[in-house]
Amino acid sequence: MPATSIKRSLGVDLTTKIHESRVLLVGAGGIGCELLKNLVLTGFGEIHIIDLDTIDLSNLNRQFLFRHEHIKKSKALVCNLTSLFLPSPGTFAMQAVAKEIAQKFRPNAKLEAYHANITDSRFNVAWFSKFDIVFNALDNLAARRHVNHMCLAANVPLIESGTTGFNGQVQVIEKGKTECYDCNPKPTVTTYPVCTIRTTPSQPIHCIIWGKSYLLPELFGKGEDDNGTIDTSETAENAEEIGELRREAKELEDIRESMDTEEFEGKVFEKVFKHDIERLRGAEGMWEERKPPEPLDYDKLNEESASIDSTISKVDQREWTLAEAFVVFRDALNRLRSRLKELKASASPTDPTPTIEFDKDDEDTLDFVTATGILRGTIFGIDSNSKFKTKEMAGNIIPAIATTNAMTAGLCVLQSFKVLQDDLRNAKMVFLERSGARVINSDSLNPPRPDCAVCSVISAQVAVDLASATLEDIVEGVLKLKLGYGEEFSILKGQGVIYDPDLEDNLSKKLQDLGLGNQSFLTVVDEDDQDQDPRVNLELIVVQREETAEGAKPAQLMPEELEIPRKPKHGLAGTDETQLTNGNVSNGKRKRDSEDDQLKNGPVAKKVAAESNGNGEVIDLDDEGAILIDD
Ligand SMILES: Nc1ncnc2c1ncn2[C@@H]1O[C@H](COP(=O)(O)OP(=O)(O)OP(=O)(O)O)[C@@H](O)[C@H]1O
Ligand SMILES: [Zn+2]
Repeated sequence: MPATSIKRSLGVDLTTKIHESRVLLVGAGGIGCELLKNLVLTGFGEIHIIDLDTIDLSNLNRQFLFRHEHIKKSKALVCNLTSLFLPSPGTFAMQAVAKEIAQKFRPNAKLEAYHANITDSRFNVAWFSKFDIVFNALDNLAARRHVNHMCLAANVPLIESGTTGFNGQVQVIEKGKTECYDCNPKPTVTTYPVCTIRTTPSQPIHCIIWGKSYLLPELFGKGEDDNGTIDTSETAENAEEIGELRREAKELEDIRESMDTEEFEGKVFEKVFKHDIERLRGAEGMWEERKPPEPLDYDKLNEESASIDSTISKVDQREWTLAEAFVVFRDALNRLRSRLKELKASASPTDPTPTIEFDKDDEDTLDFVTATGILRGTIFGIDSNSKFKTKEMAGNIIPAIATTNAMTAGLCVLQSFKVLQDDLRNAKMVFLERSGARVINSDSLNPPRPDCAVCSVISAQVAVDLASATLEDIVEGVLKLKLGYGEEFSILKGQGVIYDPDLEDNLSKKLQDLGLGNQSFLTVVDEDDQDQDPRVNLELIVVQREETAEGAKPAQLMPEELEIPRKPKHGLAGTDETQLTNGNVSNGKRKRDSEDDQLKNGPVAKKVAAESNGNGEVIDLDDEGAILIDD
């Protein structure tokens, strides 16, 4: 839309605010590319974009700012203006867009790109507070949580978004005014009982998980199940079997020691596809109702596969034969072995031991998992899958839909208008779905949950010299003396406890030696409920203090006077429900089941189903108009 049309649609005030605002876009993937285009086209003055990843072939179908020649280049850096304004010849639509952007907006748009992880300590609270709005276009919980936390600490509005297939969601988050990302619990990942994966698989996914979460980490990672997919909790029934499995894993550890020898590959094969299977086959009472597993024969397969070339691994649409899988297994094992050797050779002694983890876009690990899936499937008489299908299953891939991303990105920008106008009463939680009567549905924003451990906290800063101040200076000088804490409280750094009444070892340690840097967070959890309710959590941001000629000064609290409220006894009591709602909060709309709520790009807190709401709300474009998109 030309700049004049935007001004006419949005009004001079909002257009000016947009031009003057500085925004941060976290993630330059499916939603991120769309969002960047929207932000530039809408005329946002300064856009910072960050992404840790490089471009993969599989990104090109929807991440339209990237071309084939960009593969392996930084997403964030390719997202700079050059790629926006110089589309490859022949792509008419892109040329039109680029020309439009170049002519109308380029003089005003300032873009800054970072090829980095948003959790990096240099992106601290002070850095976040430079932005007027942060947009999340991420694909994982940890990064989302981190940005949520930083935006709350820096008091910067966050527009959180995510998609899974045809479903999408946009959530506006403002400290103290709306629910934060963590106000609602997030669904956990699917886990499989260890015995199903290791002993009695019955479905193709069990064989894939075995390769991905057991064998690969045992050989090249940090040990069994780096990612917590296999539930190894011990019960009376499985105790004996778990003991046996531990012994088997230990044997594998010994074989791992011989990784640099020629025998490695044969030893691994014989152990996991023959000896372990023979042991299992001999287990009493196990195979009365099931077909017993059939061990594989290395020499026989070696003979049968003599004429097969390892390039068979490139065939990804059909399932490999057993002999083909055997060839790919050996080849992938050797590729991974050489890679790990190189990683180890180039690592410095202080680096953590190098490992290789499964990544659906990493051919070596994908080949390994596909081949092991077929070998193990054959042993247990379970159907196997092509490499393409294995990638989908092992990578938990729900196909990304470009139009869902595009619509979600558009909705993010519409919500940002409400934020810029300070009009949270009309901002919405927005949902995209295909199954209901309407594609787009919305819900009013809720106030923060008073019991949320992330946003219902009180924040303060403490200025200290990190090199000389100790934890005791904070505990005694600040928390007990200044803030009146009793004996019963603990201090957390991230998820780890560094102080509680029974953990006093750290008191004499310098803050710096406890891993605290400028702008690190500490959370103080009051556990003293003797006389009255405990205080809400206190989030202390530790700030490096400039030293004066007189030397080290005591820790200084900012603000100096701080009243820490008590935790509310009952759920929502005491919240100002009218703060955000437009009188329409509980109009009988059905909330979505939590299992439906897990979007790949962001678990959903709740969702309104349009069919239950005949006069259902639609997305407000402005105070007068509305759009309604029928399925
Ligand atoms: N901690 C982080 N810091 C910076 N960028 C991140 C971080 N975590 C994830 N990202 C980026 O967020 C983007 C999310 O985009 P998207 O969901 O489309 O994933 P993708 O990896 O591009 O695609 P797919 O997973 O479907 O192959 C990715 O480009 C990813 O690199
Ligand atoms: Zn919260």
